[in-house]
Amino acid sequence: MTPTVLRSVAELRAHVADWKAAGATVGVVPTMGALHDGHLSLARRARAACERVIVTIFVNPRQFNNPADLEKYPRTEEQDAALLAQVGVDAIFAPPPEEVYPRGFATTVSVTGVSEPLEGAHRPGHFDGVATVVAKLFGMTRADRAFFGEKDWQQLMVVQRLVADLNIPIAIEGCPTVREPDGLAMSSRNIRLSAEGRARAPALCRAMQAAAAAMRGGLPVPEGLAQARSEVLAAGFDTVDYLELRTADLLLPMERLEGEGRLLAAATLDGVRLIDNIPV
Ligand SMILES: Nc1ncnc2c1ncn2[C@@H]1O[C@H](COP(=O)(O)OP(=O)(O)OP(=O)(O)O)[C@@H](O)[C@H]1O
Ligand SMILES: CC(C)(CO)[C@@H](O)C(=O)[O-]
Ligand code: BAL
Repeated sequence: MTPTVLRSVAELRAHVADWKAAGATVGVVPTMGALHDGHLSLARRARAACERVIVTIFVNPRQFNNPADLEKYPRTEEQDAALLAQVGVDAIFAPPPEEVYPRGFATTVSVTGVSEPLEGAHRPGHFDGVATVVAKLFGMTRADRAFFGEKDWQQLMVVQRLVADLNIPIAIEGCPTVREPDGLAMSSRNIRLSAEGRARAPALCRAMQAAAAAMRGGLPVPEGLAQARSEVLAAGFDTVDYLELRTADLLLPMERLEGEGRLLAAATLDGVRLIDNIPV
């Protein structure tokens, strides 16, 4: 089935109104396109859980703190549509920026606390952009359920906070990170790695796995983190923005392993910034 491509909020609303009038449950998968198997796993989850599925493709300018990153962000809409047809999604909502942010747009949704460390500290304004567009996508689609990847763990925590705080009637489902056979977390930005960079990239998740195992075995947390950081740099990464153990839900610093922890990292290789996280 070929998904219907919707460009305007009015068209989207009309489709959703018909579906809801027929009693269908609606799922939404927000993306920025350049789809890979990670995104498709979310679309499949949505397909299995909901009667109608919308995948949104919108490279949201408000969440890019770095103009070069926005400029270079891969855009592959035709290929994306073909992949989504295979999954059998009902509609693709791919609006132009002026449809999402028309003249006079003046609102920012800002989640404090959980959005502040890690990505928030390294990409100023990023989560305001994410929270604003996600709140809008939820309002525009009126979806019953939304599907997000655990690969962007902090984003998932921010979105959960957002819907709880604003009483948005939508269920948020986190879906496991899909990895390449060598362990690298799939990401649209991976295609910007050189062949050599691509070969080195799995060192990030390997160092994280090794540190998690060592800390579970009793190595003090600061030593485990320092060890992982040196391994990542030794593997040829240029910088490590952060590599930290945090509480899984509130993302508070964790000095020792007790309760549910999350090891989260961002590091740059070949000028490409990669992120990853695992439970500890
Ligand atoms: N490897 C993955 N496994 C599971 N979900 C993923 C994966 N990669 C991305 N997602 C999820 O897909 C959704 C859309 O993400 P996005 O379009 O930013 O893709 P991306 O590959 O993360 O790109 P980026 O290069 O911006 O990190 C988010 O909910 C994200 O967490
Ligand atoms: C959720 C999202 C689609 C909002 O633009 C984006 O941050 C992403 O792709 O993860
Ligand atoms: N994957 C989260 C979106 C971003 O990197 O801007």
